[in-house]
Amino acid sequence: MAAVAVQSPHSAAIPDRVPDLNPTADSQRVRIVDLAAPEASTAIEVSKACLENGFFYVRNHGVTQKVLEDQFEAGRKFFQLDSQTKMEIAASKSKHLGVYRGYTGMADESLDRANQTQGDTKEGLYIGREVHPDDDEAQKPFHGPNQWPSEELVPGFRAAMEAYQAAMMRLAFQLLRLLALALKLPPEGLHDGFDHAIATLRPLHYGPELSYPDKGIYGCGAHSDYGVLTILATDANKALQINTAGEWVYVEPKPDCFIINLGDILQRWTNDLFKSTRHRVVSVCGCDRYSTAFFFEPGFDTMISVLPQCCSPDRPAKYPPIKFGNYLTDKYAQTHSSFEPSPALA
Ligand SMILES: O=C(O)CCC(=O)C(=O)O
Ligand SMILES: [Fe+2]
Repeated sequence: MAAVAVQSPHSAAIPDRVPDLNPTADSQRVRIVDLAAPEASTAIEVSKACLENGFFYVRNHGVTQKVLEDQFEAGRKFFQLDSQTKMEIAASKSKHLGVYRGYTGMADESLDRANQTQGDTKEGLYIGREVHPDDDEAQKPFHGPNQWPSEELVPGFRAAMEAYQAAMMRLAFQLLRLLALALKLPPEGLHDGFDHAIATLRPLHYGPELSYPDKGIYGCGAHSDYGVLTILATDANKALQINTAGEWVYVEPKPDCFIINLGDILQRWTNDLFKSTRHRVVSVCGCDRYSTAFFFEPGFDTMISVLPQCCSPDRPAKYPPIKFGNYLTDKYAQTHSSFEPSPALA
């Protein structure tokens, strides 16, 4: 993660009163996994992290600084556009195609409706795997073309995002191997349902509004992610917290590392052995913050049945098989005010 290079110019402006001083100030409970180490030992570290809280950093991940920074730079330029221009590619406008790609405005999303008094103080852009509208695959919900800002408005935006997306795909498959090894499966033992992975890139911009957990105001409300794993890059502003051992603790940005976390479908797949941990964004810098999440998920038609390796007579399968696409649709509908299931799912 390019902690220094992508720091917001306003980040030095720490307000006098910061909300929520309480959470443990460091992230000692989050392991650092060195991807340059031999795969067998790396898999052991990954397995410990997955059993503990499902969050870990990865170092020596192979994504170049240029690819990472170009992506952040492109995202910043996009979010600087005025709201009306951004709304021209609103995610809600892609619904008729059965996809949900494009811009979501400030407060569109409330990831923790029970505890939030207003929507997340963030805006974002959903970018999925590009599928041509004439392609058979485009008939499936969540599959289709992206909505891009025009090249005149944000030169190089699409190229920067596609280069980053490709780098994320490579890293995600490397992590999938490690997860398989961590489960004592062959290295490609989890790959089957991922030929048509739903892989979504989401640059995010948090406004300078401070979060007040006691008033239900958050950068991003507490939630767990939906898929198998998330690869997160953030700028240097500390804001992400995870709930581990009953406490909210910061996962601090670390230079040269991505933050990885496991999602709900992996927890379900592993019969609750691997943890999908709730996390939230508490904005305390009073400045703009940028992060980019990459959500790596199985294919739409992939059936997720609890892995036999995670069951025993004492620990029978807790969940029936489920088609991933149906599960994902439900999750979006619960958290996005502008999302409606496509006709294909209604
Ligand atoms: O911005 C962050 O640090 C976290 C974002 C996040 O958790 C999400 O988009 O799912
Ligand atoms: Fe998340």
